Amino acid sequence: MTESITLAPRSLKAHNTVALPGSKSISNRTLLLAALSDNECEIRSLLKSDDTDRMLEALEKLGVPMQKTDSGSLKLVGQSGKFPNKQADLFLGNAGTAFRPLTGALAILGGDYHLHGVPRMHERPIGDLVDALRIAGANVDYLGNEGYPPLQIHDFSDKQVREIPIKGNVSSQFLTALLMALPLTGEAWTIRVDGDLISKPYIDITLNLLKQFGVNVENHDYQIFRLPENATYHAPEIVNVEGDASSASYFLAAGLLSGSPVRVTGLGKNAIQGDVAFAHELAKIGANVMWGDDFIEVSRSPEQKILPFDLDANHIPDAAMTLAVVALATGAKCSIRNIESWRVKETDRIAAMATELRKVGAEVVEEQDAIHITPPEKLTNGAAIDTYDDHRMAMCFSLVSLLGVAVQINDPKCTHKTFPTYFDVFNGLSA
Ligand SMILES: O=C(O)C1=C[C@@H](OP(=O)(O)O)[C@@H](O)[C@H](O)C1
Ligand SMILES: C=C(OP(=O)(O)O)C(=O)O
Repeated sequence: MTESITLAPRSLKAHNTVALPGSKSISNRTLLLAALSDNECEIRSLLKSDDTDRMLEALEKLGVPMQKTDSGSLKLVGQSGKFPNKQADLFLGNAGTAFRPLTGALAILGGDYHLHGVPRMHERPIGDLVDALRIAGANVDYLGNEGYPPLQIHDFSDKQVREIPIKGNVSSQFLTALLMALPLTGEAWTIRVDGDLISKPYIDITLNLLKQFGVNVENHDYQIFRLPENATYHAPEIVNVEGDASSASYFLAAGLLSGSPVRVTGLGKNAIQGDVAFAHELAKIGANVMWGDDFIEVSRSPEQKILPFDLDANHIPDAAMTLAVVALATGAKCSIRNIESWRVKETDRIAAMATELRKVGAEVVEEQDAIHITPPEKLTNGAAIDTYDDHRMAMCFSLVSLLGVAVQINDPKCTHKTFPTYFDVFNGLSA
């Protein structure tokens, strides 16, 4: 039987502060770049979750030495642009931020590598990345369906091509993978984005980290990227991983929905994660938002209603799921648009969101790339929410308990992908 957790209707303490876990996106990028650097790096506030565990296990199998320090940080010994082990079997779970960037780096370096994941990972596309890597000279075979993991990577045979097209309309992680892998060749490259690029702020995270690791990439309007020749990765002595901005969204939304101030710490006004823009969206619909150097705090004045919205959420695909549940508190139709990528994430998130929002009484219309949500006059009490092995489904729907009704979350342990302690932290906010 599936485990479940029931969340009683609740109000929150007069003030809450939540110390965020580290950013998944920054953690997994930092681990890979540190592993490929020509020096040692201490990583502080690294996320501890399934997705980062998969990256760490892979790097260990590839022969990267690492050690935990007494203070809880991780020291990694960079391998100067290559991996000691030229053969490995790597299980990468459902971690896109491990699977796509490791595919890029291993295909460009060459070797004998088997990359696989959970069944859902084998339904998440990777063809656009493999096509681009093949143009450069990578030898990659599909072991199951064409265009999807699992993959077998072989030796690299340089094709002397230095300009590569990449499609960016399915996942920005393909471009991220190329940006991180191509500097390993020591050659200058031009990457041309073919068509639309989605989820652009994640490319900013990649470029920011590449810069911190010594590689400056020219970005021409997210269409053309130029990588310098003779690039080598050199790690900062210490990297402090920001708190996860997508994980922050549940607590910031809790501040808006409950009215009681909720502060998240570990990131602030200079954050490099695009998902902090979620707080700007909350401000537009009634939140009071305070930005500090190391915190964001959201509250709502008692007389302020939560306003309906119609949003192009392409820039914040993960945090936008939180808005789908916030929509229940707006009293009118809300639309979230330009989110076709939801269909190829941990589950088909448009379909899953529609099904589960209907269980709490909402009227929902699905489009291929959008969702329209009309909240009911009265929410259903005690709805049993299925989570589809999608951490964000579980975390988003916990917020229903702030709207005056109980909610049951099935398989709450799916939050282990990015936030293993989520329900303890969420329950800790209650008055
Ligand atoms: O690069 C990243 O760290 C991520 C990019 C986004 O994916 P897409 O580019 O596939 O939208 C996001 O949804 C994912 O959680 C993390
Ligand atoms: C889409 C997500 O994950 P991944 O990094 O596996 O793509 C997510 O965390 O919402």
